[in-house]
This record gives sequence, C-alpha cells and structure tokens, in this order.
Amino acid sequence: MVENVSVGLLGLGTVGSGVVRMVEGHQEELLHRVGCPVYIEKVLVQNLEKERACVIKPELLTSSAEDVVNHPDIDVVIEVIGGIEQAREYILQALNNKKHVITANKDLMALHGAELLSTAEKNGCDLFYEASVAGGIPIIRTLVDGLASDRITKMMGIVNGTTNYILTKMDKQNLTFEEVLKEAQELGYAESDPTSDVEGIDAARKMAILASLGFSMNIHLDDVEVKGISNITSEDLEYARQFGYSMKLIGNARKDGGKVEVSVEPTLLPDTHPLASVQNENNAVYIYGEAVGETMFFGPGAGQLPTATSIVSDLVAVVRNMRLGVNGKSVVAPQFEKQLKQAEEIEGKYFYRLHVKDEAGTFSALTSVFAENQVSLEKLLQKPVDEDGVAEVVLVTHTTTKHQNEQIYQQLRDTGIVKVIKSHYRVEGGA
Ligand SMILES: NC(=O)C1=CN([C@@H]2O[C@H](COP(=O)(O)OP(=O)(O)OC[C@H]3O[C@@H](n4cnc5c(N)ncnc54)[C@H](OP(=O)(O)O)[C@@H]3O)[C@@H](O)[C@H]2O)C=CC1
Ligand SMILES: N[C@@H](CC=O)C(=O)O
Repeated sequence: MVENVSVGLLGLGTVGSGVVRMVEGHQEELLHRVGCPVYIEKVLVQNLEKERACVIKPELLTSSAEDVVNHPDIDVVIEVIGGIEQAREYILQALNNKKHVITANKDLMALHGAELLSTAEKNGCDLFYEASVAGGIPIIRTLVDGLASDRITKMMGIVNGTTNYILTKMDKQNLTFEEVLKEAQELGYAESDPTSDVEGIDAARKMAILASLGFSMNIHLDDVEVKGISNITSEDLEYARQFGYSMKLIGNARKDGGKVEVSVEPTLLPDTHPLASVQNENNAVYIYGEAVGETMFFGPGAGQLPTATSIVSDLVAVVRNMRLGVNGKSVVAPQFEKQLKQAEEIEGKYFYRLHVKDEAGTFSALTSVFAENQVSLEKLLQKPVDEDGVAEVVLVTHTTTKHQNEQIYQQLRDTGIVKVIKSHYRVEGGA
C-alpha cells in the first residue's frame, strides 16, 4: 500500500518554483485526489545561494544530481532543468533506479522520446510529459486519451508563447522585435537561449511530439520544416492587417491518404480563423478528427504556474497509477510507418512583398511569372516607395502547391524586374 509519495525535483527556475508552490499550496486537493500525502524531498540546483521565486527550506537544496536520482526514498523525479544531454542522463538514471519521471522538456522528448519511453516501460515506470507542449493546456492527454477513438487528420497550433507574445505586441503596440523579446524573457516565457523560440525550433519540437501522437507515427524533429519570426517587420504586419489577416507562428500537421506534412512557419490567418484571435503568450491547438470534427484547445502556453499545473497533474496521474499498481503500462507503439508528403503534394496560398522597378511593363512581366506557373492571384496592391523608381507590390496567390511556389520564388529572384523579395509567407485559407 502506498502511504506517501516522495518527489525529487531537478531544477528550481521558473517552472521548478511553480511546482514547489503548487505541491506546497495544494496539499489538501492533492491528498483528496490521490489519497495519500505527496511531498518534496530534494531539489537539484546549480547555485545554492541564489534567491528563489518560491519558499523552500535550504536543507532540501542540493547541487548533486545523485542526491535526487539515486535517493532511496524518492518515488518520482520531476525534470525541469532543460537542455538535452544532462537531462537525458539524469532521466535514464532515475528510470533505471525504478523512479517514475515527469518532464517539461520538449527538446529532449522530440529527440529522444522513443528511447526514454521504452526505458520507462522496461522498468515498469511512468514517463509523463504533458507540460512539454503548450504549457498549461492538457493537449497530450487530449490526444492520448480524449481523442483516442478518432482518426486525426489535421492539427494547427500556436504552440510557442514567446513568439505569439512578440507578434501580438509588435502588432498592437507598435513595439520593436527586440523590445518585446526582452519583455518575454523577463516574464519567464522564453527559453534560456531564446533563439529556439524566435527561430521556430521550440515550436517544431512541440509539433513533432503532437504529430507523433496524433498520427501515431514516429515524426522526428528533422521531418518538420521550420521558419522563424526574426525577419518579420512592422510593414509585414501592417500589410497583413490591410488584407484582413493576422500574422502568427503556426505549427501545421496534416495527414492525407497516409502521407503527412509537418511545418512551423509564420502564417497569415484570415481574421475569421479560430487561431487568429489568440493573443499574447496564450497557445491554442486546433484539431480536426474524422469523427469528432473541429475541436480547439486554448490556454497559457508558458509561465510558472500554468506549466506547473500540467506537471502536477502528471504527478497526480503517476500517484494514482502507483496506488493501482499499473505504472509503466501506458506506452503505445506507433501504428503507422512514416510517409512524408513531397513538395508537389503540399498545398497552400502565399503572400509576397516585392520591391520592383516602377516602370512600364513591370506589372505585366510580374503577373506573367505567376500565370506561366498556372497560379492566379487573389489579392494585389501596388504603391510607389521612393524617388529612385522603386515600387512596392504586395500580393496573395490562390491555392497552389509548395513546389510551384518554389519555382515562382526562384523565377522572381531571377527576373530583372524584382529588386528585392522583402517577404514571403504562407497564407491559410480556412480552418
Ligand atoms: N518557462 C516556461 O514557461 C516553460 C518551460 N518549459 C520547459 O521547462 C524546463 C525548465 O524551464 P525553466 O524553468 O523556464 O528554466 P530556468 O532556466 O528558469 O530553470 C532551470 C533550473 O534548472 C537548474 N539547472 C539547469 N541546469 C542544471 C544542471 N546542469 N545541474 C543542476 N541544475 C541545473 C537551474 O539552477 P539555478 O537556478 O541554480 O541556476 C534552474 O533552477 C525547460 O525544459 C523548458 O523548456 C516548458 C514549458 C514552459
Ligand atoms: N519558451 C516556451 C516555453 C514553453 O514551452 C514558449 O515560449 O512557449
């Protein structure tokens, strides 16, 4: 009979402090929900002297991982140090010592999830990672349990809080990219190296996790096409607004006839799209299932307590399994072999902002590049930008294939009429 549960925490930064606050502050609820006391036994940090964002007894802190992963009384290890190699090593050690593991580490799960899950299963341990995607939104449990009966064909997500916060503030408050990134870092949304946020890598890791679960295939990080937001300018956002779109960093995973595409890229969403109204650090995941139809899950995608909510809910699940004696039995192997779509099979509309020569014939030469590729234009705008004979052309194509669009991009670059392709983004038609 499990009479109490002892937890070891690896990391006491933004998320770790939230876990301590929730485990300490929700004792009554936890006792009621799992039927026995749950307490924190040891906490690994790098710097024992640092001021913490939670109240913690100094004797619980250690700078030696062995005190957590090899501790004889610890039943559950929560990994929130981040990074890959060190975290992988500690988690493997904990699992091989028959400790259940909870992690918020999408970098690690996207790269080594299969290895860690099979080690957990081999040791009869749970390995849960709800907080690794979309912070406080219970999206992993939704795919694994809530929609387990359905066939999912499409998932679109705003799964990075930092970039959504940056795009919202740049658009609504006219702030610069650098100003807002600094704010997002101060608020604890950004990764320790924010490059992975702004270049779309963090979102790509999350989409690899979601697509693997949703499509029951082993989707690797390398299978995800990635483009970040660091080149987006206030002019792009202004034109998007004029055309009735909102710019978002969108994770896109689709399955047609057994083949899948997974990407993360800045995307123009019609203002009527359900994801267009998701603001600030909030995340949302739109899921289409053949039987259920459209569903959407919304909430805070980053931050101390939202992320800790998912972790402590995983803890509740682990303790319930411990009391039932069923840990390590929830891993389901992928059902399908991975098949990725080719560029000819991926469809989309595209936005271009071009600087062209402002002279007779330019316009027809430009539109003929699209016409020769059998792509028609849905929206078009032209205005002079300077006295040196340069005009700005902004356009949106009708639906075409990624392959045709790549050809158009190449031809535009090669023609003498386009001076610079200022920007180029995907446009979403409808949900
Ligand atoms: N921040 C967020 O909103 C979210 C974060 N995540 C994920 O959660 C994890 C933690 O993120 P976050 O809390 O923001 O990170 P922080 O950088 O705020 O905290 C990291 C903590 O881990 C400790 N630490 C780091 N490396 C080591 C090491 N090698 N040995 C011992 N201790 C170490 C640090 O110690 P010290 O304090 O002494 O320096 C710090 O306490 C990451 O995987 C992140 O991707 C997931 C969802 C949301
Ligand atoms: N840096 C991440 C934190 C949560 O995963 C984000 O901004 O979403």
